[in-house]
Amino acid sequence: LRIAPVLTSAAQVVERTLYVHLHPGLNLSTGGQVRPVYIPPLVDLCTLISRLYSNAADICAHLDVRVLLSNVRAQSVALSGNNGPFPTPQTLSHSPEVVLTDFPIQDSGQSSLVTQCLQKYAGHCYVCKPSLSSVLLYPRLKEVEEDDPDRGGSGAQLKPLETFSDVVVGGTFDRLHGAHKTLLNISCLMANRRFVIGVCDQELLKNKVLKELIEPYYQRVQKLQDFLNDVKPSLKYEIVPLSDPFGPSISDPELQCIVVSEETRKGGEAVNRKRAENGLAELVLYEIQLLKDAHHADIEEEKISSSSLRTRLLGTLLKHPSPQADLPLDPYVIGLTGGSGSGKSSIAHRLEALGAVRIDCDQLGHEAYLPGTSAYHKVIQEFSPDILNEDKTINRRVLGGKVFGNQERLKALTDIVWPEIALLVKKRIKQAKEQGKHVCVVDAAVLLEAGWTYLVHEVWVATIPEEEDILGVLTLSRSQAVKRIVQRDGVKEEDALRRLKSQWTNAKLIEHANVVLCTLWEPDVTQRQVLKAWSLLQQRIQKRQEEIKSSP
Ligand SMILES: CC(=O)SCCNC(=O)CCNC(=O)[C@H](O)C(C)(C)COP(=O)(O)OP(=O)(O)OC[C@H]1O[C@@H](n2cnc3c(N)ncnc32)[C@H](O)[C@@H]1OP(=O)(O)O
Repeated sequence: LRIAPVLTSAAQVVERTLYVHLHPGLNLSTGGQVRPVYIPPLVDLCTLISRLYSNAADICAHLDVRVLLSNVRAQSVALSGNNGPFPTPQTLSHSPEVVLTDFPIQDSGQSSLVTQCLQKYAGHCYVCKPSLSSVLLYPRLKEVEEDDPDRGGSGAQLKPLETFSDVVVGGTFDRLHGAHKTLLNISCLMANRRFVIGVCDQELLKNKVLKELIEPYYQRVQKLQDFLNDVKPSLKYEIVPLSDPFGPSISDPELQCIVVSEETRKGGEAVNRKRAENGLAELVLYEIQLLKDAHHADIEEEKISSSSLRTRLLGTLLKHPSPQADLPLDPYVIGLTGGSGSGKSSIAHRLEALGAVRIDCDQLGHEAYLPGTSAYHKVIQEFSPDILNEDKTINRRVLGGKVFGNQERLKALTDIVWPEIALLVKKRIKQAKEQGKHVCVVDAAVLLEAGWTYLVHEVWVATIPEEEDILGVLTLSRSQAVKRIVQRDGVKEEDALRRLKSQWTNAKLIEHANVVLCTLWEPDVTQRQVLKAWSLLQQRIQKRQEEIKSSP
């Protein structure tokens, strides 16, 4: 009952990081000095941590919430080491600027005494900004407390939590979210000396949804380090890359406990079987509950998951476009690209239905070859007249057979036609402007390969997952893109593959993308992504125009 209102009020004050320090029974109304004390790890704390993060995901998803555990210490550790309270204040990665409390006051006259006391207390625990201010979040707490069944110790579980010297967990830890933080925080609570975190890399990422949007390994590790150093700096952290599902968990004799979720419990059991084979003691399996995601969409998982977070990125601006000084802002030009069969053209049609002018570069390419054009003569000279139909037009299928799969020949062709197509694109954009249109979508299969970013304000990439074989060689044999090309263009599977191999991989395209869309699911899911992308685009265009108007 207390968590939701406290987080709601906190979210009105905090912009970025909300650190949570737990001190049950702290009395701030004594007027005297209140000092931090160590509290023991209890089972109840695990529940509290998990509820905090799950409520935070609903109430203040924009905040980076971190439960701090420096003041939680098992009796055995306290006895063997420093038992005194907080020798020096802890330096956090972001020094607190304001300290908030859910301590209830009896009457308004008490508030200045309580805030003073709170500031002193915060200063004992953490290095805070000199201008630290304090806020009483929920002064009328008393009424709620009376209704709270967990209040007064009757329902509280004061069961001590079993702790271990060395604890291990594994995961991808992409876009660190509440469920990861719960897992990490509870593991920190249970570990007294060392905490080993295996982070999935390379091979283990291959089958993940939207794997190209997974943050790079170094970035995921950096975020983990940053979080863990705040949470419990006294622990020794070892973050290791996982290239198989087990990592050090099956070979490290000092490990005692593995923290798993309902989903990874089986993996934990497999770890123990391998340890037994290796003559090592079994690990204690501690299972945490997965947090439910109240906002999950129909294609997303019910639990809070990184795949859902990645799905939500589709259609949003992932990277700010670099300013194009030579390109007039009106019409605003989107370069839409993506591998053959990625659904790029269907997206272009959807954008056209929303009001954009669609410029189909495959089509312009065909126009560029019409008899009498300069490209027509150059192409015949380069590829010999065998590429001509009886009516003297260029047989594109024959030409395609000569260039796809042969980089050198393809380059010879594109050196001739790309400049011609680019001229036609510019002409279409000019026509769009004359017609009073404000957005153009340049649908170009190899926009990035051609270096056409100078023609557009933003690059949008359409994707469909690629499949890789065990050796990591791009075979795409069973991929959806191949199926689509074979069905649509009536070409053989090997020709479709050759065509795809002439193009950049999804990962390389996404590196350059401002916006990514994925056509893996049902058409209405693609449509929702397009609507989202379109509406965010309108906001960006409007903002840019206002900025220009207001600039001197
Ligand atoms: C910068 C751009 O993106 S311009 C648009 C692409 N066009 C070019 O690069 C010009 C060179 N290509 C061509 O002239 C033609 O593709 C030809 C003659 C080789 C084959 O013509 P056609 O058989 O009629 O095929 P078509 O032009 O419809 O293209 C078929 C597929 O080949 C792919 N493709 C076209 N050009 C290239 C290229 N240069 N490199 C790799 N793939 C290419 C496209 O992805 C297209 O598939 P998609 O519609 O699913 O995206």
